This record gives sequence, C-alpha cells and structure tokens, in this order.
Amino acid sequence: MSDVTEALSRLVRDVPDYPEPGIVYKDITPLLADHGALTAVVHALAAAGRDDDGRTAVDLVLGMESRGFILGAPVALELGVGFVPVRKEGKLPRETHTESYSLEYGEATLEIHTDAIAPGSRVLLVDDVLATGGTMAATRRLVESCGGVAHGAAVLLELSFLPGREAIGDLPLLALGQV
Ligand SMILES: O=P(O)(O)OC[C@H]1O[C@H](OP(=O)(O)OP(=O)(O)O)[C@H](O)[C@@H]1O
Ligand SMILES: Nc1ncnc2[nH]cnc12
Repeated sequence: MSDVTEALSRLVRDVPDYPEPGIVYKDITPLLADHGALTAVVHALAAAGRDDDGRTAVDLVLGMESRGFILGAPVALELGVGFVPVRKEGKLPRETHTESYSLEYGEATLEIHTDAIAPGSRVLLVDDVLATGGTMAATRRLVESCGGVAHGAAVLLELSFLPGREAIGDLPLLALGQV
C-alpha cells in the first residue's frame, strides 16, 4: 500500500449523518494534522499539474473555499506557481464572476475575481472531495468565465457512488483515493 493510500485509509474519518441524515461525511482534519501524511498528499496532488517530464504544466492553482484552500495553496508552492481562491458568495471585495450550484448536501454560490486569471492561463483545480461534482463543475465555469483554461482537477477522495466524473465532463481528474 502506498503512503498516500495508507494515509487516506487511516486518517480520513467517516462521520455518519453529518451535516444531515443520510450523508457520510469524510472528515480530513486528522490527515491535515499529520505532517507526514499532509506532505505525501500535497506531493501526490501536485502531480496533476506536471507534464510527463515532471515539469510544471500550469500557470496557477485554484482552490475552493474552504478545504480547497488548505490543500491548494501548498500544491501551488510545490509547483512553483501562484494560488487563486474561489470563495463562497459575498466574501471577495472586488468585481466577481458568480456561479450557483448543488452539492451533496445543499446548494451554494461560488465567486472569483474577474481579473484573477489572465486569459489563456492554465489552471489546476484542487479540492478535498469530489462528490456530486457540482462544486468542481461550477469552478470550471468560473475559470472559463475569466478566459482561463482548466488543465485538470485533483482531489483526495472521489465518492464513486455519486456522478462526480460525469458532472465534470472532459476535465481530467486525479483522485488519490476512491470510496
Ligand atoms: O462534489 P460536491 O457535491 O459539489 O461536493 C464537494 C464539495 O463539498 C465540500 O465543500 P463544502 O461546500 O462543504 O465547503 P467547505 O470546504 O467549506 O466545508 C468539499 O470540500 C467540496 O468542495
Ligand atoms: N460526504 C462528504 N464528505 C465531505 N465533504 C463532502 N462534500 C460533499 N460531500 C462530502
């Protein structure tokens, strides 16, 4: 078993019926608190932003509020590029593009500064969980609204009993683990 697979199985905890009945919530906080595990998953996620020769193939890493921030920023540092936050509604101070979407447990709205991504820039989208794919698909639309190119998506866990892959269409996905 790889370090990453071992870390995910040991340090991501299932929390039944959170935040609502019927949802099994994947709690990544034990993994975040473990330096070795955090280092291993950040390194593995960064591979989605490299070409076959190991060179950085993206101009930016983007993370979605809030768990995407925790993982996305160190991935950006590892790739040697900057980080763009996509925030929940009403948190960004300047002009934004906005997308509303459904996720596994509700509905939400995400925003990006209109000038956050230079046209033509290649962007890696980083988050912790791909569930219905609503969050990732909305984020891709935000990248494209800015004129950016979504290079790929990288997540810790894909909930494969939900149609996340379908929702993100042809966006290449690296999932470090699947349940
Ligand atoms: O594939 P989906 O069904 O869209 O679900 C995945 C999203 O749900 C969670 O975020 P949440 O909105 O709960 O925000 P948080 O990171 O602030 O907890 C998770 O971090 C993903 O962003
Ligand atoms: N089951 C789940 N656990 C943690 N985060 C999620 N985001 C959407 N579904 C989730």
